[in-house]
Amino acid sequence: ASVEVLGYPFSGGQPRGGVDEGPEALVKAGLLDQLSALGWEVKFNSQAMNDVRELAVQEHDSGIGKMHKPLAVSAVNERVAADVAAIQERGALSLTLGGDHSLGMGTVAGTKRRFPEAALIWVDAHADINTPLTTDSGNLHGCPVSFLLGLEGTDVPPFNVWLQPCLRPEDIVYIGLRDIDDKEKRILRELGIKVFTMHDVDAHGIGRVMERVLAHVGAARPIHLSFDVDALDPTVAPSTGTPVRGGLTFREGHYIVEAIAETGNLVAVDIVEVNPALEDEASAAQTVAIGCSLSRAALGETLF
Ligand SMILES: CN[C@](CCCC[B-](O)(O)O)(CCN1CCCCC1)C(=O)O
Ligand SMILES: [Mn+2]
Ligand SMILES: [Mn+2]
Ligand SMILES: [Mn+2]
Repeated sequence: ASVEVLGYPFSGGQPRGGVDEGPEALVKAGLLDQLSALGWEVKFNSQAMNDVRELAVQEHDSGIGKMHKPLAVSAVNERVAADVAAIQERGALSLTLGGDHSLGMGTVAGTKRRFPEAALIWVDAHADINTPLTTDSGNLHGCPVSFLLGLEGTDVPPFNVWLQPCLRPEDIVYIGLRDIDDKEKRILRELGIKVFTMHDVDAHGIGRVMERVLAHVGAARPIHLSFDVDALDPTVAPSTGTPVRGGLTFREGHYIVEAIAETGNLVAVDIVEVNPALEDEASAAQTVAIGCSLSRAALGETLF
């Protein structure tokens, strides 16, 4: 079985430098060899990595409402969607290394082109479902899900040139939420989106939560997993742009991925928001190592 790895050095969805160094740090930590050691045929698309560095630089990139760097986010994600869809057309699993979570706009759009019935499991401290009208920050890493759903205010150029709404509210399940803006809460409730917050993890335990997640998803659907490392507790994954206390333990995070891998239905994985430049060396290395271990777990590495 083959996995094609995309590394996107992109930080345009949020203001903090360093998250663009995530892909290189993960590769330098030996991720590709680690995946080969699991028996996967591994391809790394270095051309895409270099192309995105250029796509990330757009002239006069401001001033569409409150959105920051809309042209860069759109241009990069248009390319991401094409790359991911092409990988899945080839029958390979796509592993996307970020880079910030605005990349989810492109990865999920790409998966949906090949698997329209795919389910999306979004592991994150945040819902990332702000629209251009509801966002306070203007940071588009807080908005990818609203664009995928086609919510009010997302049908704007240049996004609507390449992105059509492709996600239904019942397609997505969240795990790990603990920092949701009020307007996002309203959207989640109005759309009846399935949410497992940290409160639910505490109440039921991760095993039961995953039973419910996978029951909601159903046993026969392709699964796209989008994992924001800030879903983990900041003591576990410290080097990330928007840390929120009270997150998933190391094992809870890995159990989520292991349970999804066990279904055999995984078609795409995003590992995003690793920012090696934010903390001291040891914390950065720890966060990168967790990005690698989550990736291995997604590709079937088991404890026994
Ligand atoms: C919760 N929404 C935030 C964070 C988005 C995080 C994106 B992710 O990819 O890391 O998950 C935060 C907005 N708050 C910032 C602080 C003041 C209150 C609003 C936003 O900027 O939209
Ligand atoms: Mn996120
Ligand atoms: Mn987050
Ligand atoms: Mn972030």
